[in-house]
Amino acid sequence: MSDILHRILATKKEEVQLAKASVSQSTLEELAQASLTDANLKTRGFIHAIEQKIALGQAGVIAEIKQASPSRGILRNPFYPNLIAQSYAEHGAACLSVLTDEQYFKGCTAFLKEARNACHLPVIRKDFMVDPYQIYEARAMGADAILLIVSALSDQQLQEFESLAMQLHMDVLVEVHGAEELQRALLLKSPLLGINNRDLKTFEVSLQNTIDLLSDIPKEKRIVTESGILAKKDVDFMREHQVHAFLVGEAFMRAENPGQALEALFF
Ligand SMILES: O=P(O)(O)OC[C@@H](O)[C@@H](O)c1c[nH]c2ccccc12
Repeated sequence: MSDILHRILATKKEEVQLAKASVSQSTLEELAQASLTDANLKTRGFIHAIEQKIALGQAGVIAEIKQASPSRGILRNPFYPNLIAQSYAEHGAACLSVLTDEQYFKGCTAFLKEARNACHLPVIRKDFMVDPYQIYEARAMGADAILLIVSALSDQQLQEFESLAMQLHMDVLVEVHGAEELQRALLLKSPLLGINNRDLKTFEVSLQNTIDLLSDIPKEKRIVTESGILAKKDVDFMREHQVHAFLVGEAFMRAENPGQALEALFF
C-alpha cells in the first residue's frame, strides 16, 4: 500500500468525504443535470473529436494541461490554463486533458473551467475517480469526459462509474497498464481505451507497453497511447503500429509555446 497510486487514492477518498460535507451529493446531482441543457456546459463530443481527426488522416491528440506531476515536479511556471488551451486549439489538438487533482498535480476545478471556456475543444477531467460523487462533480464543472483507472477500481465500480458518466452524456477513457487490467477493461462499453506507458506504481515509462498489448485489443476499440511521448521518433513508432490517438502532457508543458510544440510533434 505504499506505492504512489495507493497514496493518491487514500488522499482522494479523504478529499471526497470533505467535499461531501460542504456540497451535498444531491446538490451536485442537480447541477450535473442542469448542465446538460446549459448552452455553455452541455457536452462536447470527446470521442467524436478524436475520430474526426483520425478520419482526416491526422493524429487525434489529447493535449494535457498540468502544472506539476509527482514524477516530474513543477513542469510549468507561470501557468495560464486559458492561454494554453487556446494555443492547443489553434495548433490542431483534438481534445484537452486538464488535471484537477490539487495535492499531487497542482490542479483545480477552476483550471478546467478556464481552459474549457477559452476554446471549443472537449475536455477530460483528469483525476482519480473513487466515488460517484466525483462523476457528478465532473459534469457540473463542465467536463466532457472522465478517466477511469482500471487498477484503482473494482469491476463493479468500473461498471457503475461508466454507466453514470454515460447517463450524464460524458465519454469515458478507460486506462490500463498491463494485460490483466486490459481484460477487465474489455468488460466495459466505452470504445476509448488508454494504455498508460507509465506504471503508476513505480513511474517507470516504456513505450513498448502500448505495443505489447495491441494484439489483445478488439478492433472496435480506439486506442490512446498515454505518457512518455516526447519526440517525433516516439510518434513515428506508434504510427508504425497503427496507433493514432495520443495523450501528451510533459512535452508540451515544458515548451514555451505548447501549441507550437504540439504542431511540431504531430503535423
Ligand atoms: O506528461 P506525459 O508523460 O506526456 O503523460 C500525460 C498523461 O498520459 C499522464 O499525465 C497520465 C496518464 N494517466 C494518468 C492518470 C493520472 C494522472 C496522470 C496521468
